[in-house]
Amino acid sequence: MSVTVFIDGAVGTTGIDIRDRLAGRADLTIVTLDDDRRKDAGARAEALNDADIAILCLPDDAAREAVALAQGGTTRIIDASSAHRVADGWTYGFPELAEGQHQRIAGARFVSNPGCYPTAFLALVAPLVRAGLVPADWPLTYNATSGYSGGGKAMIAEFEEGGTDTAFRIYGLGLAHKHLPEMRRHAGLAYPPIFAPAVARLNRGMLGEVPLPLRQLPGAPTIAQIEDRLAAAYADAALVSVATGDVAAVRIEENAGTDRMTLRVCGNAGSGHVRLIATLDNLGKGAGGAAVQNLNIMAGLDPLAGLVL
Ligand SMILES: NC(=O)C1=CN([C@@H]2O[C@H](COP(=O)(O)OP(=O)(O)OC[C@H]3O[C@@H](n4cnc5c(N)ncnc54)[C@H](OP(=O)(O)O)[C@@H]3O)[C@@H](O)[C@H]2O)C=CC1
Ligand SMILES: CC(=O)N[C@@H](CCC(=O)OP(=O)(O)O)C(=O)O
Repeated sequence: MSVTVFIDGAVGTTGIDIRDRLAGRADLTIVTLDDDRRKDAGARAEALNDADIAILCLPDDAAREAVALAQGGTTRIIDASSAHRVADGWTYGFPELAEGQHQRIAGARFVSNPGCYPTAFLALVAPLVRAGLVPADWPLTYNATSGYSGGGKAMIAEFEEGGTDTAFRIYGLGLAHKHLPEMRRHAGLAYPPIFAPAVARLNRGMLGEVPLPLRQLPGAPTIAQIEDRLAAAYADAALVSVATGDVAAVRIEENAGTDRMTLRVCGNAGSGHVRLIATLDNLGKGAGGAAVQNLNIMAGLDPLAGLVL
């Protein structure tokens, strides 16, 4: 039996990506609204409540509005926005993050898709905090660079239509980025990390890194212990892997155009300094790929259907 999926916000960056991914899937019936009705609350309420599963590809306020429109019904919702990532009653849509998370997503009505930056941070840090290798109150920093599609239609236009000629810029300089609560909560940290986001002149791709001074950590873990913990955490994950061996450089484009995320532990045994590094596509495992993975899991389908491995 076909599962009816309504994409709310189907002409935005994430919405177009998800619609393209789902086109041609025989196990799904995709519903979108025409341009003249896509912001009409009545038409959206009808489509939302008629669907088995709705995927919200909207700004936060419009996502909250969509949830209110569907509140009395039974439609299951995947929200790609940041509106519900630490909200009560919502399941965090990162199946590889912790044991049992896949099953929780499978049974949930409301699933919040992770942010692109938190996806990399949490993949690197959560298993280490859980294992006690990094204390929950450790003062972490997180440096990450995104492709400009991470800023949606407006930032794509800025970079592609001459609004900026920069190659690379840092931002979030008020140190209050909207992803901080999500990173703190789902990593099990007492405090959010110091987060240094940046955007570069490429459409899609993301590279995030967390530096760690191992000798100052309690128990002074070795590089191998950190790498082994991450490898064990993702041993059964098809989309998340730990690459081993020395590399001279890591490129932000490494996983662009795929739904994979690659983790690395690059370190110097002499100094005990390591850089935990993750690469992904901000629109892949960072958004649309994760949404399709959650949809597959919620609908009881092959979890990897339609994903780019
Ligand atoms: N881009 C990325 O890499 C990622 C994005 N996200 C999140 O996904 C969500 C969508 O982002 P993105 O696709 O980049 O943003 P875009 O700005 O590209 O698209 C948002 C879409 O929502 C539409 N919209 C706005 N208000 C309403 C409304 N009231 N009813 C119906 N449609 C509405 C917009 O319409 P209009 O076209 O008229 O402006 C637009 O088409 C955001 O919450 C974003 O933070 C999450 C992870 C990564
Ligand atoms: C480059 C850029 O601007 N990126 C966006 C985050 C993209 C993302 O993950 O958005 P959501 O949290 O809404 O899912 C930002 O920093 O706000």
